[in-house]
Amino acid sequence: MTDNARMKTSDFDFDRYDHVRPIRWTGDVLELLDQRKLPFAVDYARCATCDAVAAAIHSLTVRGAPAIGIAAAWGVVLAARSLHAANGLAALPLLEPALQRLNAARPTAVNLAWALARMRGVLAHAGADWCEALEQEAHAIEREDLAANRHMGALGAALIAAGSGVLTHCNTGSLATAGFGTALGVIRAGVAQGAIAQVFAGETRPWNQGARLTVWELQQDGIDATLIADSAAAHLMKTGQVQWVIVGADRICANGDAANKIGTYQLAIAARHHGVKFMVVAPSSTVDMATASGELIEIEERDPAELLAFRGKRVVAEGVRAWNPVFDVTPHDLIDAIVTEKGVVERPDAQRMRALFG
Ligand SMILES: CSC[C@H]1O[C@H](OP(=O)(O)O)[C@H](O)[C@@H]1O
Repeated sequence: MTDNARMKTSDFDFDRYDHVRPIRWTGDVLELLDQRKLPFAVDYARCATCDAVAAAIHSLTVRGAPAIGIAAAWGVVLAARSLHAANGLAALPLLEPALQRLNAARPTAVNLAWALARMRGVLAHAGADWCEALEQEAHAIEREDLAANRHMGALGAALIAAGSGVLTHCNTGSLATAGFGTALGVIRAGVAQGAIAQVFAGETRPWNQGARLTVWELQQDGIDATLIADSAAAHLMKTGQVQWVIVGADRICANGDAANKIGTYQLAIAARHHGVKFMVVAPSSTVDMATASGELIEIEERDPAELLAFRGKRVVAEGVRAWNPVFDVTPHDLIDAIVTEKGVVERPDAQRMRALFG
């Protein structure tokens, strides 16, 4: 039994787990923990403009579907303040181009468009205090996400039998959200309640969110975790050491298909083959009922250099080409449970998704 067995629910102090805050609103600028530098440097980038926030989202300074939405909401606040200072109430119609530049920063995580729609909703009913109203909405989006994560932690952990081993992919923790995490929130709750005895994390090539972020986050919490190569996942499942694969999502469709970090789909195939259960954990801001199924999701492709070099040093012969899609889609029939703050959809399909999300 690993060290995790010693953690008890009574040890479970949310604030203790929420010490990592990737997003800080100072009242004037947005400070973003530069996740490109973790785990060896904790350094915040200061964004004083909306376009600086858009650039930070595109460059993965801030990343993780919910965190992207929250950062974009603060980007709208920065744009509004700048335009209001120069144009007063006449600034309102000038805001839309800024929102479109934020929306263009990354295509796959629906949380970005969802957060911008929330901010547009405020503008649609704006009065003279519209700048203040936008700031309140950004605070509300952040507060709601943290509450959702804590609730999902409990809902997901309740599905896991005592003494289970779990495997997670990418980073879905405090770094990817307003705090506590989605899939990593379930793992935090599951360890604290003694349901989870062993945690494995996949490195998550090529950006290494698992190797650089997830195991670092868990280490800060004193949660014992074992890093594996992505290519070791099926072999790990074959050894019988894991009973659940628990992952996040960037967009969940009306039929339950889920887009997530590249490599998730093959984990689901291997899990089904080895009788390992597969859980997707995401707030309802990640559910996109307007997209019928996974083949309609735009999959972000990033610079092949992310595959051809490591920390700026080329690791592949010159002239070699690379293809770098950074998300894939897991079909709903390979998913055993989708956990959201609104409830759990077991064996998701279009009918069961409609029953919860309308
Ligand atoms: C709760 S984070 C959801 C999701 O976002 C990550 O992608 P990225 O690191 O590229 O922003 C990953 O797919 C996580 O599962």
